[in-house]
Amino acid sequence: MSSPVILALTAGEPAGIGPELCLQLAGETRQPGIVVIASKSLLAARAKNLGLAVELHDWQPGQLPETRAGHLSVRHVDGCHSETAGHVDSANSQYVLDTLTIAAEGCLKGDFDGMVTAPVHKGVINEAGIAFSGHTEFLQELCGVERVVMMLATEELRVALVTTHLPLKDVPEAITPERITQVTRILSADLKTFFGIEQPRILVAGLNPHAGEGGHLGREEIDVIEPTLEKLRAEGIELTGPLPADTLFTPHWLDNADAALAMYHDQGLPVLKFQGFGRAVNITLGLPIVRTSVDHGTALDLAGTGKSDAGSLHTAIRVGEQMALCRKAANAGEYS
Ligand SMILES: NC(=O)c1ccc[n+]([C@@H]2O[C@H](COP(=O)([O-])OP(=O)(O)OC[C@H]3O[C@@H](n4cnc5c(N)ncnc54)[C@H](O)[C@@H]3O)[C@@H](O)[C@H]2O)c1
Ligand SMILES: N[C@H](C(=O)O)[C@H](O)COP(=O)(O)O
Repeated sequence: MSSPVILALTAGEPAGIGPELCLQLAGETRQPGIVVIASKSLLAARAKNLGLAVELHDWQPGQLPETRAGHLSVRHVDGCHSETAGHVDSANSQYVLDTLTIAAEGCLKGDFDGMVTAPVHKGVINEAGIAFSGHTEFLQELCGVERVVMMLATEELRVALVTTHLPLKDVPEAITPERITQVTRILSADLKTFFGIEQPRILVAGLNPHAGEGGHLGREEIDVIEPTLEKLRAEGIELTGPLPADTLFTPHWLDNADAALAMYHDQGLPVLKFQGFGRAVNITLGLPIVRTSVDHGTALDLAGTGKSDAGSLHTAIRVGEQMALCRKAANAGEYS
């Protein structure tokens, strides 16, 4: 029998809902094994505030994590200076990044089969003087890979992005043949590896209104996107587009596709979140490790109330486990 999957779960921004979502998991027995990467005293304080009876156990590499209801394995991380729900403190920023580094390095070393992330607050990390645009870019750099892909998914819809956390004014310049090529190849390959889709069918959005209206509303489709898609089709990747983004997300196209590729964050993610906010997963494709995340942010307005919904965290864990099993199977095949 293969060894059980162990996922690292980073608790995210201390003032946000991440710590309590981690504690909520301990309410019932769970599969796979979860190790929360966080300050133990932060978790204990939040559990006390919420009246949750959770016994926290120190975890060491090589140990099987607790799966019993009422128990949670924790890899303690120092440096959490303030623990008040709803009030961010930039002094916690290095601690937050340390939790990500510990989880990712644990995955690279084989202590964990994947990592799941609760939300961080990008603004407060930057206020500490640390340039940070998101987990996606942070993990890309930490893992030393040239390109990764952000994809959010529900049971019904997958939306991947050519560009991620960029100011809108910088997007057109970032839509290059090289970036489109790298992103599309990663998306197509990982849909095969992790989602069992033999020949992924990908819809590609244009950048401009009406996909440029034949060049009258912008030329990126004619000059950059279409010629790049043509080369990728010659590699055997099944691509439709560039399509006007406003009608791409309709059943006419989506019913015969496996994923949509949007050119920028707010072209694709509002559609996905309108369709499935609270039960979607955010996946980083193209990494040497498995990483999934919740679809929501720190929800400072809800932190400490115990009213946050753990639906997306459950999806992130379930998809993270499936991806970890696919990777284990692929590795076993490679070396057998
Ligand atoms: N994975 C991540 O790390 C991640 C993802 C998105 C946003 N963020 C960060 O979160 C911060 C706040 O972002 P925002 O306000 O745009 O989005 P948000 O998702 O935190 O909040 C949007 C709304 O959804 C509600 N909400 C969010 N999660 C919920 C849950 N689990 N249960 C019930 N209601 C929930 C909030 O109360 C709020 O009303 C920003 O700094 C942003 O960068 C982080
Ligand atoms: N773009 C994501 C979303 O809207 O859900 C979110 O900001 C998280 O991104 P990272 O996983 O890169 O932190």
